[in-house]
Amino acid sequence: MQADPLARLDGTLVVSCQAESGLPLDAPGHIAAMARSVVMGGASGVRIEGAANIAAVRAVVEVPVIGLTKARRDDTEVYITPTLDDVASVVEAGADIVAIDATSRPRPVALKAMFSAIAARGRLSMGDVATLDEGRRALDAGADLVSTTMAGYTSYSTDQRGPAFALMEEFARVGLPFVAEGRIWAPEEAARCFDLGARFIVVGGAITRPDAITRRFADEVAAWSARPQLKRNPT
Ligand SMILES: CC(=O)N[C@H](C=O)[C@@H](O)[C@H](O)[C@H](O)COP(=O)(O)O
Repeated sequence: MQADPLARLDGTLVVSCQAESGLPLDAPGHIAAMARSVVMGGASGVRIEGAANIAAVRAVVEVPVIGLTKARRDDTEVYITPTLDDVASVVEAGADIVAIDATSRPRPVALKAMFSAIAARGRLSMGDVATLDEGRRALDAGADLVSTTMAGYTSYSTDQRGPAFALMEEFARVGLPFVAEGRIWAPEEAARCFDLGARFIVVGGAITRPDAITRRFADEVAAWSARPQLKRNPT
């Protein structure tokens, strides 16, 4: 593991380089190329899903790697690094920090056991939460970091548009350190996360999902085209 990854990440930008299964960029070589590109652009760390991708990225960048697995299971809604085997695979692939779902939803392995296993392997842990209470619980259970990652992605935190500023304000009000992650799409939003006290920020889709980035433009173009008063070739 790298010397003190948190000291290298505080006050900086981490970029999540992920591609959903079936997308054209879903291959370790492509993810590694994205990771190299974002480091060239100024990312101080990367967040990577899946052992093969983590290993491929670890081989080509020297910045801290936050690793996770995404494993959908029938017995739980928890899908980010749900089990001890997932922790093992992320650590063995070379991650410096292991991110896990730390929501209060029913889970296959208790939070404390998950964070202890990560610490026993000499890695730092990041608990992805949706609420302040979950953040508190995660820190009590041994998380080194808590992140707003899951805000807007649980049944009790739906319909969030834009970054989870309300949750960040709650963390700030009680003085709990947090990582800002999820739906950060504009540099001004990044600045607001730091104003609210984020240790570091994690940006994903706005940088590394060309399909989603293109869709924003395409939707705007389609809306423009649909306006009857604006003709392309006025006569
Ligand atoms: C909820 C969930 O599963 N989040 C995942 C966590 O690793 C990723 O799909 C997100 O891309 C990541 O959190 C960064 O967020 P955004 O792409 O919105 O900047």
